[in-house]
Amino acid sequence: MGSDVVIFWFRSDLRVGDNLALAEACASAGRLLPVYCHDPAADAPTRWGFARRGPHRRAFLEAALDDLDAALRARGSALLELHGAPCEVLPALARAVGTDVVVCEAIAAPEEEDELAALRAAGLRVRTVWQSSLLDPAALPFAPARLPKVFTAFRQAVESAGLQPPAPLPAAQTLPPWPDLATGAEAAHHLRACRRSYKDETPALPCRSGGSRESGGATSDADAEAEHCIRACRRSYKDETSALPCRSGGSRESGGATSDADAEAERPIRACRRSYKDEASVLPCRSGGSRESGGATSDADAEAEHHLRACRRSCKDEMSALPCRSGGSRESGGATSDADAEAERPIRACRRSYKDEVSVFPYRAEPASFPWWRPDFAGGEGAALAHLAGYFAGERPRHYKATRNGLSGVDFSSKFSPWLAQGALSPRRVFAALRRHEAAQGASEGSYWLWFELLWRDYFRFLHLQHGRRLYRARGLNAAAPPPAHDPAAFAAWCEGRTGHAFIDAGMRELAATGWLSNRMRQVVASYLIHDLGGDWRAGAAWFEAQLVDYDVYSNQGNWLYIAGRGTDPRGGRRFDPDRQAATHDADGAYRTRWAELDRRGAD
Ligand SMILES: Cc1cc2nc3c(=O)[nH]c(=O)nc-3n(C[C@H](O)[C@H](O)[C@H](O)COP(=O)(O)OP(=O)(O)OC[C@H]3O[C@@H](n4cnc5c(N)ncnc54)[C@H](O)[C@@H]3O)c2cc1C
Repeated sequence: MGSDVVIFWFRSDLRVGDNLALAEACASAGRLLPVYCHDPAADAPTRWGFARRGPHRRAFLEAALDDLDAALRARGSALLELHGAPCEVLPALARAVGTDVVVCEAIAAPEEEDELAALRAAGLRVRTVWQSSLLDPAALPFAPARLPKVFTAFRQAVESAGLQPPAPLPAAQTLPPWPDLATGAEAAHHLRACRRSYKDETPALPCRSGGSRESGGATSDADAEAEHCIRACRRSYKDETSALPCRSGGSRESGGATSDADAEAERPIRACRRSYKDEASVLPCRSGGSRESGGATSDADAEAEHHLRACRRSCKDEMSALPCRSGGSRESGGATSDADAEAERPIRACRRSYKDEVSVFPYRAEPASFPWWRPDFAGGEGAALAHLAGYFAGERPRHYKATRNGLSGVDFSSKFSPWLAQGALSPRRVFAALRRHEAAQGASEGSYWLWFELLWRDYFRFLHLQHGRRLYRARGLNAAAPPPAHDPAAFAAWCEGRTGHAFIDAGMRELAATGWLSNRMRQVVASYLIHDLGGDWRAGAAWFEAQLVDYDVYSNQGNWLYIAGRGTDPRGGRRFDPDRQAATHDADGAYRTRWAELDRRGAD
């Protein structure tokens, strides 16, 4: 196409530092347009009867996008947030800015690869850069196709080869400017296409009055209304300037509202902002103080009550928007009619879970292991780097191996995973900080074990390079395994934390309430679903995907397969005896008591 414009598509790499893909995009771009796509599929219902992404991760993501936008602005750029499937909005945007080049990070999971295939089929030249692992796959002492079946063999091969990760890249001081926005008939045509993509998203957004997917071609009235909503909804995602390429050919320098229409648009904008804020206030601790603040004052109580009402509304709206029947999910295959018939039960369970989440609100003084509603645990590179520095400045790494199996608290493990999962933090930055810590304070068993765990993370990534889609089959890699069974009632009880086993129920309630679960509890509850309840590991993986603030496609799939005995490990599945686990890791019952209390209060 001969243009020097490059679209940089942020995926799970929401950072400016150590972002190899971004650096490569900048190297070839005269003008760079950084974008993020809010794909409605991310919030679509799964075949298991609940929305694919819950409010924890959504709010954590919003914080990361704000942070990323600020970091880009500090470098002379900004983030454009698009609403729609990437295969729809990116081609429309590319036409609007006169390019066909998109650069992004590579993600070796089936849906993410399908996204790229769809973009290429739409005529875009998509360049991908692999960057999410600590180790460079090309530097491994074996081809990815010959990845050892067992983690220990992988680790030993890496260690005996003396393999070290590359040093992290510093963040660029400046970024190429945004492209000029084309005007004229041709551009107007593309801009409309881009707007339509926004409009399609509108029904899922708080200002619902725009068109709907079903409504077909837009009339001019509908277009006008859509435009109204589009502006509002774009801005509700923080900042009107971020949507500018789709704005009548204006430039992002052109500032705020200038016309009557713009002034009129302010009203729904404010409404939308409120809706999103309210949704964010699902969070137990957003407003009424933090767990350090102790008992709420009466002012805080009043504010809390306000937020609680708002958050109930949001949850209700959210649930009422869920068809909960047929949408996509990570694994292949749609719901059977039996599953459809049974769907109501998990839906009810899911609703209750959302209600429980709301009911967490009065528990804001309770400790949470990853209180992502606090500024120091917020999504984004800023909080991630501050956390990284704080973690390695103290004694925690030294004690990591001894404490990592803890169940509650912010300190028992590193808590890097949510930032790693959204890409606000790169594993190479973690590793560099680890080495600096060892240089300053000496290596320890704890510091070694952090490297060990980061290798687990890499292992599941390389497993995807090796096996790809086969990891998503019901039998996984184990052709001899029986097909998994699914009992919707038992599954719903597991999701809700009502299995009757106090330790399991405590874990499941913590997960739904906070979006976090320790590694130990993840293992125990996953094992319980698979080996004690005889449930379908894919349903469990989907529930974790919905709930976990640190959901990561590779680590989630890999760990579930491992526990189910459907991965590469020839030793078969892993059953964790829940009684023994409770006796070992919750000997005084404090963990069970805490979450049982939530259960009692939630039932009131
Ligand atoms: C069923 C199940 C599902 C899981 N789903 C996810 C997921 O969606 N996202 C996710 O990041 N982790 C997942 N894990 C792995 C692990 O539980 C979390 O990475 C860990 O609890 C995060 O806490 P932390 O950052 O404090 O970890 P730490 O114990 O401090 O470990 C440091 C880092 O090492 C990596 N790591 C540690 N344990 C594992 C592991 N078992 N597998 C892969 N990487 C690991 C993580 O990146 C982690 O941040 C899952 C584990 C199980 C058993």
